[in-house]
Amino acid sequence: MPKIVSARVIVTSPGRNFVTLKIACDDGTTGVGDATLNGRELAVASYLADHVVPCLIGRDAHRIEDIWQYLYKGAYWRRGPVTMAAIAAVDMALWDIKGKVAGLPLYQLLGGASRDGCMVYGHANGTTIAETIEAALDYRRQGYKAIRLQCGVPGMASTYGVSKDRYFYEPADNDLPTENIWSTAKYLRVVPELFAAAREALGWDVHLLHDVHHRLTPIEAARLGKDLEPYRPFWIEDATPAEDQEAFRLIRQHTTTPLAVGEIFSSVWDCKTLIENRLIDYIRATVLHAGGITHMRQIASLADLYQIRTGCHGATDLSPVTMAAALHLGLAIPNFGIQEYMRHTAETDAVFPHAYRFADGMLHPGDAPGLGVDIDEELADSFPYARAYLPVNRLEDGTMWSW
Ligand SMILES: O=C(O)[C@@H](O)[C@@H](O)[C@H](O)[C@H](O)CO
Ligand SMILES: [Mg+2]
Repeated sequence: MPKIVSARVIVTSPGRNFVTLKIACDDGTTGVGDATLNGRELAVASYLADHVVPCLIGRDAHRIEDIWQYLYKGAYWRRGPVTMAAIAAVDMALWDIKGKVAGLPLYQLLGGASRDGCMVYGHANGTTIAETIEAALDYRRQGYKAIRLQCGVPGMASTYGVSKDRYFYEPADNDLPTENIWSTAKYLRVVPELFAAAREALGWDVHLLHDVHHRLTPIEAARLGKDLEPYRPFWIEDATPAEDQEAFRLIRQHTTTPLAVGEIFSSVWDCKTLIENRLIDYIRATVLHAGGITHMRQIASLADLYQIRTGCHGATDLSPVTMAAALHLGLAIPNFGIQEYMRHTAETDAVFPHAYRFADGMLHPGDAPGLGVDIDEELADSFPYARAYLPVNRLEDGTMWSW
């Protein structure tokens, strides 16, 4: 059995910060796991290096479930984004090792392929509706079957999801939080116009998505859901702050627009009420933020009982290691819905060589043993950490709001 002999926490910043755990075994097998928590990276790096790695040395790398339970129950202070990202990194690395030892791509160990590939969605955005539509048409030309639409709001200097660079979106843009001003009234007027223009330009055989990004109250989210019904969105995401699970009951009473939530969830306990009451249609929890492949598979299985599908988060602040793990899981589970795919920069792709490939609107994880991704440690060490924060939002009167 492969015994863990070392584990290195690698903090690198090829254009943005990533935290990666690389575990090595006595037989020379290595595995990688993503531990990136955007804006709080060093907290997870320390949690791993100072509190988790000492407990891993000498353990049987094949005992994934036992190590998961040891790190979860043994911490005493359970759950939360830092703890669960650290556990996720260990879990991903151990599944990577198991696949390499077996000589199989991870999806084969998870039950084999349930589909030909994982449908992904691109990210059309622009400061105006016209610019956003233009970007969406470009994604269509690239073969995407699903496209997220985010556009600027007249009268607001900036808003979530609108990038200075048309195809690479990185919100963590400053070594102290950028302060944005937010107006719900102005926003609620624009989004229906955006979707009307998008259906006019793109037609109906493309899925259109939108990320509300936690910024509406439940009744405002219900209003938006109703206003968008004529345009049949694939989903509206994070319609209201997700910890208020009961709020989704109110939204559900007013609209049939599908609801997606969960990228900030760190365990099944964050979404159990939402799932068991069918208050959502897609669960967006991720391998990285929700405790790894082991726990994400548990969440997906619970969701499957209630005809809820996965729609895992896949922004640039989740490294190619998480993307690879998400694709292996997404290929195998019965209730895969869609996978978010924000392309990484060339610098990031060079640090994390990977087997997954895009074709015909889908990503496939490839058939390399394990996760099919690695980290080039020498190249990674050439990109030093640079503190970066996500923005914050204030209302026009200065009240702190969700970003
Ligand atoms: O759906 C999404 O991709 C967004 O919610 C993310 O861009 C999110 O803002 C970032 O991952 C935060 O770090
Ligand atoms: Mg989101």
